[in-house]
Amino acid sequence: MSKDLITVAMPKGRIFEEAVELLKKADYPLPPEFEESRKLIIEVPEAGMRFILAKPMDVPTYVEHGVADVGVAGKDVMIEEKRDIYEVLDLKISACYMAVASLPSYNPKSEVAPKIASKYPNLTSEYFRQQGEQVEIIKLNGSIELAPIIGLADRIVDIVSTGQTLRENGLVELETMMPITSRFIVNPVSYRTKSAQIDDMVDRLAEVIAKGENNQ
Ligand SMILES: Nc1ncnc2c1ncn2[C@@H]1O[C@H](COP(=O)(O)OP(=O)(O)OP(=O)(O)O)[C@@H](O)[C@H]1O
Ligand SMILES: O=P(O)(O)OC[C@H]1O[C@H](OP(=O)(O)OP(=O)(O)O)[C@H](O)[C@@H]1O
Repeated sequence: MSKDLITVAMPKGRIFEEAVELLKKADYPLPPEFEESRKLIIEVPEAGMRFILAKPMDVPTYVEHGVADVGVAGKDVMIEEKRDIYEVLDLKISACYMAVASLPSYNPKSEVAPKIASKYPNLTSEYFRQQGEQVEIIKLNGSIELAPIIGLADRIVDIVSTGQTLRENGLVELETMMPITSRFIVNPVSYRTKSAQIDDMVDRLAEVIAKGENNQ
């Protein structure tokens, strides 16, 4: 593997397509293989880049350890993971928000230490600590909306985009916590040793964002 390439950690899944669109608009020549293949490492020497395709929650881990120089990660993941990395640009893609929700019948004052189900235990614990509320956190890996319906938790902390999942499961939003978009993140050592290439990448992406060209 060539050492001169910038290694970019890309999140598979929801963010991937919008991140690829953004890179294309920034004039990075990405081969069709990029969107079609199941390969996890794709080298694009003509763009000066090597892409690694990771689970969204793992992207900051690759960047912190320096096996990726830069990456794309949701703000939700950044807050949850608290990695030692730089967040240099709001890419303004994959917008959604984090919210607290429950069954409509739930009375927030009815429990001493309510159970909160979430895929984001650190973010949830920090949020309720700031609110001065003592809670018990139940970590789940998905289908979070199931927890209050089945009686596992009193409330949930989860991502809302269209609101369809909450609606279809009869849940209501109690509080909006924070807006979420994807961020361009950088390994601190790479930022020093590969500053020219990384600055160029940041400039090109920032230009597309400033023109509003990334709005889907
Ligand atoms: N409606 C949404 N639900 C979840 N994540 C969203 C949504 N809209 C945008 N996002 C962003 O996408 C990221 C999650 O992407 P995705 O759902 O592909 O990964 P995942 O949570 O690892 O999913 P899975 O575990 O189902 O593979 C989040 O970190 C968030 O920043
Ligand atoms: O407001 P909406 O547009 O309905 O989107 C929000 C839903 O999407 C995500 O779930 P995902 O589809 O990733 O499923 P999972 O977390 O259960 O794996 C999120 O955890 C919510 O459940």
